[in-house]
Amino acid sequence: METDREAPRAGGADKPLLRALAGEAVWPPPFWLMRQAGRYLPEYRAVRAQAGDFVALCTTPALAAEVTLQPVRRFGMDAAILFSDILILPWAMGQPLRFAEGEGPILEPAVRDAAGLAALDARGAVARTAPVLETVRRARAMLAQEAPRAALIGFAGGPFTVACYMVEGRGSRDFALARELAYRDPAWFGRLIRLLAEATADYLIAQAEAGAEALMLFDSWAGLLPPAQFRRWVIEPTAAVARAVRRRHPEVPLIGFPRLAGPMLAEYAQRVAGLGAVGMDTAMEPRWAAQAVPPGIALQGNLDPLALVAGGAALEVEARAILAAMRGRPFVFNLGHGIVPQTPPEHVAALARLVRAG
Ligand SMILES: Cc1c2[nH]c(c1CCC(=O)O)Cc1[nH]c(c(CCC(=O)O)c1C)Cc1[nH]c(c(CCC(=O)O)c1C)Cc1[nH]c(c(C)c1CCC(=O)O)C2
Repeated sequence: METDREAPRAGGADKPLLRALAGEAVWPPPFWLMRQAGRYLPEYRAVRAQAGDFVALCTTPALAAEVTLQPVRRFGMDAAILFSDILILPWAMGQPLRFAEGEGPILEPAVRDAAGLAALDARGAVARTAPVLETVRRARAMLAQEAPRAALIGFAGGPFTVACYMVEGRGSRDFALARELAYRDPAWFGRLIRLLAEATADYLIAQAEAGAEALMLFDSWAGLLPPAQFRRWVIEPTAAVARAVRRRHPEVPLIGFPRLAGPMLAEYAQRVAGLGAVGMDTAMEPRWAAQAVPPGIALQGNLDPLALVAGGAALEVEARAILAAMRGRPFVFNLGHGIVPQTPPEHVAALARLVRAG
């Protein structure tokens, strides 16, 4: 049954995003956009220039909280997502991180052997994320003042995706080195994944305690794996993270996003106990997901970021098809992957109006 998004509730229970993540078919659906803070916004570029480099922006709470709020102020999303990066966790474990202009992230030295694992400080990692946790506190306080119906989402990378970057040392089309190592030395790869799963759970728990109201796991490269590897390196560690977070904070819903999982999305949604939502990537058929994922778990997604760049009739047709497929079930409108820098901000405003109209 559909429920009206403006229905008044007590306390924080009236936030449309949290109602959808609790299994309610709120309509019109809550919406936010992956990478909603970023280079397509002039006000982001101004703060970014002030910070100097990207890691400095992520670890300066006043600036990171400011850019967290920017898209919500401009477009009225139902959620703000903490401004940080999934690679802040390996950085906090002691692997040096930089973002080279035009090259993307570089984690050097790469972690590929027993000595590389021994050099990581997983226990001290959460303490080193203190500036990010301070960003969570500030962003939550700013939302209470400026956008009281918007919820704050904290996040981390999925252990597999973060391991891919740590092993490869940089971005890659296929993360061949990491995937080969997972076959060649599964005991070693398993140790890295376990270390990450534990640190990720601690980090998400710390974000919940700092004020995050929902938590998302971005497993961007999950879809590179064949089914048995997907079970071992995506579903099992994600289920372990979810168990640990739920044990401490059962009130904070978790959104899982195993990108390009295809039909494995159904098994992921069933076996990662307690998920509030699963993310659909751009390639996912929403009508398939609606019958494959249990009806109490919200779906989130999945407009093509390039339809948002194109705008106009193409954007309308694509967005309306998703809305039609999701009507009557718990749903959070989003993109199928992050906003790209060439997105015209007016197109985001047009999308916001369209989703709000249901
Ligand atoms: C794989 C991954 C990363 N980071 C992230 C993922 C998972 C989602 C996905 O698949 O896109 C997740 C992420 N990255 C960022 C956020 C912040 C919150 C938000 O969604 O608005 C989130 C949730 C900011 C960012 N992370 C990054 C930027 C751009 C940095 C800049 O300002 O120059 C932003 C806004 C940099 C980044 N960070 C990463 C890469 C590969 C890059 C370079 C590519 C790029 O520039 O788009 C790693």
